[in-house]
Amino acid sequence: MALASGVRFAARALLRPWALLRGTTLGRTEPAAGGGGDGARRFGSQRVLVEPDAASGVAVMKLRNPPVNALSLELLTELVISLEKLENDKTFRGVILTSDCPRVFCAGLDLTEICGRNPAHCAEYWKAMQELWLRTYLSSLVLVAAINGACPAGGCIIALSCDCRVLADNPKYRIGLNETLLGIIAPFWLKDTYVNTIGHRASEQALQLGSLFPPAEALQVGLVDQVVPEDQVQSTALSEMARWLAVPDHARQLTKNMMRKATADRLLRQRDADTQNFVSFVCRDSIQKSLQAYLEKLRQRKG
Ligand SMILES: CCCCC/C=C\C/C=C\C/C=C/C(=O)SCCNC(=O)CCNC(=O)[C@H](O)C(C)(C)COP(=O)(O)OP(=O)(O)OC[C@H]1O[C@@H](n2cnc3c(N)ncnc32)[C@H](O)[C@@H]1OP(=O)(O)O
Repeated sequence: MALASGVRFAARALLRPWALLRGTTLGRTEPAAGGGGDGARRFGSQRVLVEPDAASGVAVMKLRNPPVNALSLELLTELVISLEKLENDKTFRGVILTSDCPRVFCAGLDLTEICGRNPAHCAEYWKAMQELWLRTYLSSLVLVAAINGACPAGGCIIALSCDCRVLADNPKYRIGLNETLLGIIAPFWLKDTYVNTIGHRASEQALQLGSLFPPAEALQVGLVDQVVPEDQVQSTALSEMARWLAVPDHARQLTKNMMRKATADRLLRQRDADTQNFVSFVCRDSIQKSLQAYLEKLRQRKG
């Protein structure tokens, strides 16, 4: 499914060389764990490990930005590049998105990217977040989220952008858009994605309360599609992938586009305004104070 040329252009303009080169091994391949035949060679970058299996047409894409897969500018950029590489390789039809960090799928925005940062950096950062959402939400590939850890806020939006979600049955692995608890709010396109998944009333309540759902409640509200024992998340994600890949790609892609285009177009039509809204909102003194306090609280938790 071709993204609007504007998005492709934005992606290329965004993917500045330094972001690609800083500590990454983009393009370098290494044998996947356990060897394997042709097409089993890993590739990716420092923060995203891609384990492709050409025989099945399925790749596993692991977030590897310890300790909590916070969405740094580099991680956002590398995720977009890795996804684009798989989309451009017609060998692949599906991607399982999971975490290489223990206990956490993705901790959401890297708050150090917006706390104490200048407006220009916040704008660049938010464009990268928009780009990742557009890439995943509109992807021609089948995306299955194998959620093997905590999945708050920005992590939840990545999972929601996938076609389906499998969550490990661990009460510590909570999922949801908890922005209000940090004193911020989810932008309209996160709200739209939530509403498209769990409905308006459930979203209205969960967004205002900043609800983080434990697995049983996440399943009940429809935020995830399956809850399984932790050691069955990856195998269940593979089985779910097989179910989706049994459908002819073209018909599935056209249907996905029919379901999601209006939501994505709403952001595409006002992408600059959304960026300006984000920057003016997060750069307010009151919001900066709130985010700094939240980060401090996180850091003290270990004390
Ligand atoms: C109208 C205009 C719209 C305006 C829009 C404004 C903003 C955008 C809105 C929405 C988009 C998305 C927003 C977000 O994603 S905000 C971030 C939300 N994330 C969270 O609330 C999660 C916070 N983290 C945790 O709860 C826990 O860390 C964890 C994920 C449950 C893991 O717990 P664990 O005990 O395993 O680890 P620690 O807590 O000890 O953390 C280890 C280490 O990482 C640091 N850290 C954790 N999370 C983040 C983060 N999100 N960003 C940066 N750093 C993070 C933590 O401080 C520790 O650091 P240390 O230095 O102490 O090792």
